[in-house]
Amino acid sequence: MAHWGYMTTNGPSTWGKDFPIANGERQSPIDIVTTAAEYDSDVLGSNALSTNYTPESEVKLVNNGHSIMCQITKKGVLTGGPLGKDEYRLEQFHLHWGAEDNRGSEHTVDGKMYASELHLVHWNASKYSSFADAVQKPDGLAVLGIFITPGVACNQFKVISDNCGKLKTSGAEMTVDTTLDPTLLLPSNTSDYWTYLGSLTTPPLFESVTWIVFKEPVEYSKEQLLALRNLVDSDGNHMQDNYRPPAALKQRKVKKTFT
Ligand SMILES: CC[C@H](CNC(=O)c1ccc(S(N)(=O)=O)cc1)c1ccc2[nH]ccc2c1
Ligand SMILES: [Zn+2]
Repeated sequence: MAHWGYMTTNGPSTWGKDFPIANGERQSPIDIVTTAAEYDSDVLGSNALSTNYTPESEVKLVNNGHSIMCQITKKGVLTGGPLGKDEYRLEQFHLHWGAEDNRGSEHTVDGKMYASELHLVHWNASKYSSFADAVQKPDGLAVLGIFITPGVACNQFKVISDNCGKLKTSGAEMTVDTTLDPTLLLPSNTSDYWTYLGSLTTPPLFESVTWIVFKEPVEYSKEQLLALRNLVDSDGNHMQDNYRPPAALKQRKVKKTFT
């Protein structure tokens, strides 16, 4: 099996061959049609979404061939909102981006694509014993989606963007001796978001993700975005346009926490 990727020969339009769930009922990403999203006060009212992350004392970065990923070692928890009382543990975060600022996010908002999208990946530690155990369960994972737009530099992201040059090739790993607080990667407004039931956006495309996509984008500088585009993927090409285009909404409703 030719390894999946984002080129014409192995990109999203070919994934259905090896991963038939690509045409499933709850695939991600989606285009968020803001007027069709349903305001759901109890998602907001009863228990607001809450994060309780412990800052990483060192930063473990991996170029996994299709993104740059930061492996989390501390016990960070996400709960509330659509997750109810279940506690989801932060496992890793990674990004998707374009070759240019006009594209790169996976979710779109009324057809608008952002320059990049940051994903904080969590697994349901209230119900399952590990990420690997949770990754195929319908309520196994929760991913926070944060839109990235060009602007001022994001200080907390510097530890990643400043080290992309040392993670050029696929499989490269490094540990940076500095702290990182995942809370500081979130937008200032974490009350306003869309949420829906979806999937992993890369093979194996498991339909196990409760998506929470924040309305407010976060700014990264041009240099920080350029650093991502200089990474090299598992085929030795520049790692760019590593985003899956929106999948069909099918019988799903998107909920929103704001009017
Ligand atoms: C099953 C897939 C998984 C590797 N992939 C992921 O973890 C992953 C996570 C988030 C997203 S996104 N873009 O939707 O946020 C996409 C993929 C994976 C692969 C091999 C494994 N062996 C043991 C556990 C395990 C997990
Ligand atoms: Zn992702």
